[in-house]
Amino acid sequence: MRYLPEPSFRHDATTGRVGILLINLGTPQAPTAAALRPYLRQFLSDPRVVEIPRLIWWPILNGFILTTRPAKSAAKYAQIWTKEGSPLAVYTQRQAKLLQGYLAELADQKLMVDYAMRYGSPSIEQKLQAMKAAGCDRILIVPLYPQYAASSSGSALDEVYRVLSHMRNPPEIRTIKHFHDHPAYINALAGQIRNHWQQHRRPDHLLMSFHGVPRYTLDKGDPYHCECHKTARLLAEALALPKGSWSLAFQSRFGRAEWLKPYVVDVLGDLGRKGTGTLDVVCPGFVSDCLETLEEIALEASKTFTEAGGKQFRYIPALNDQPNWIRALAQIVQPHLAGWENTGGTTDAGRPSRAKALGASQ
Ligand SMILES: C=CC1=C(C)c2cc3[nH]c(cc4nc(cc5[nH]c(cc1n2)c(C)c5CCC(=O)O)C(CCC(=O)O)=C4C)c(C)c3C=C
Ligand SMILES: [Fe+2]
Ligand SMILES: [Fe+2]
Repeated sequence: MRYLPEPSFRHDATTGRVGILLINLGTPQAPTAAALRPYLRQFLSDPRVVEIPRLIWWPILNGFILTTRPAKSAAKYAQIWTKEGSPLAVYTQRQAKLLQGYLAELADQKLMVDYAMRYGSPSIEQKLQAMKAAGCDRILIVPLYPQYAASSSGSALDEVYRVLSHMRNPPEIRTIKHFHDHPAYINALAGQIRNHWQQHRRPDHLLMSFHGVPRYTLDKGDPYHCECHKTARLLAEALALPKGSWSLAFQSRFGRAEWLKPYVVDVLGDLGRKGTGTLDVVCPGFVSDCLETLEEIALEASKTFTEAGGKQFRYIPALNDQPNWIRALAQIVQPHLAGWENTGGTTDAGRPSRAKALGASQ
C-alpha cells in the first residue's frame, strides 16, 4: 500500500487559541437616512425577524418601509448619538475589551475576546474569519440577549452557522442560548437598581420593560415571553419587591400585527392616570443602552407617563460597562470554557510526523 507524501507545509500545526465572540444586534453607521436604509434593509429582510412570505413582504419593505422609515428613525437616532458613535456600538465594544482584560487576568493571556454585530458592521463573518486567522480553533459564541428569541439570538446563531458552512476547516463552536435566569445576571441587575435607589429615593412603582415580539411567535413556541417573565420574577424576588409595586411590559412594537402584551404605552397610561408619583423604568432585556432604551423609554415613555398624570419618571440605565456586569458576564461564560483550557491541545509539535509514522518518507 502506498501513501501520499506529506505536504511541505505544516498542515497539522495550530496555535490553539480559545476565542469568545460577543454578538449584539447592530446599529447604523450614522444617524442619517442614508445610513439607516442599508441597515434597515438587512435587518428587515431577515426571515427570522419578519416571517411574512417574501412575495408579500418584499413590496411592502421596498415600496413603503424603506422609503419612509429611514428618515424617521434617523431623527430618533440623532437624539441619542454620542461623540463616540451609537451607544449600542460604544458599549458593546467596551464590554468585549473589559471582558478580555478581566478573563486574561483570571485565566489565560491567549484567550481572545471580540464582538460582532448581526446587522451592519463589524459583521459576524468578518469577525469569525479574523478570529480563525488569529489562531482561534475553539470559539464560544455569546449572543448578548439574556432572553432567547428566534428573531434575536436565533438569527445571530443562524449567521454563525452559515459562515461556518463555508469554511473548510471551521473552528470548534460552542454557543450560549440564553442567560435570563443566571444568578450573576440577576444580581448585576438588582445591584444596578439598588445603586440607583441609594442615590435617589425608592420609587412608588418599578416597571420592567422588555423589547416585544409578534404574538404569533409565542403561539409557535418561542420561549422569549416566558423567559422575560422569569427574569422579571427573579429580579422582583432579588429586590424583595412587594406584590403590586412592580410590573412588566413589552415595548418597541413594529407593524400592525398583535405583539406581546401588555404594551408599554398602555401600562404607562394606566400608571399615570392612577396618579403614580415616582415611576422607575428598567429594561432588563438590553445589556447595553440603545435606541430602544434611550429614545423610546428615557425620552418618549417619560412624556407618555407625565402626560397621563404621573409625576416623576426615572430611567435606570442598562448594565453597559459596569464592573459588576463584566464580572457577571465572566461568570456566565466560564462554565462553557470547561475542557478548553490552553494545553496546546491540537498542536502536533514534538511528535513524529504523521507521514513518518505511516512509513511513507523513506
Ligand atoms: C431583545 C432583543 C430584540 C428583539 C427580540 C428584537 C426583535 C425585533 N425588532 C424588530 C424591529 C426593530 N428593532 C429595532 C431596534 C432594536 N432592536 C433591538 C433588540 C431586539 N429586537 C435593539 C437593541 C435595537 C436598537 C438598535 C440600536 O441601534 O440602538 C429597529 C431599528 C430602529 C427603528 O427603525 O425602529 C427595528 C426596525 C422586529 C420587527 C423584531 C421582531 C420580530
Ligand atoms: Fe428590535
Ligand atoms: Fe409565557
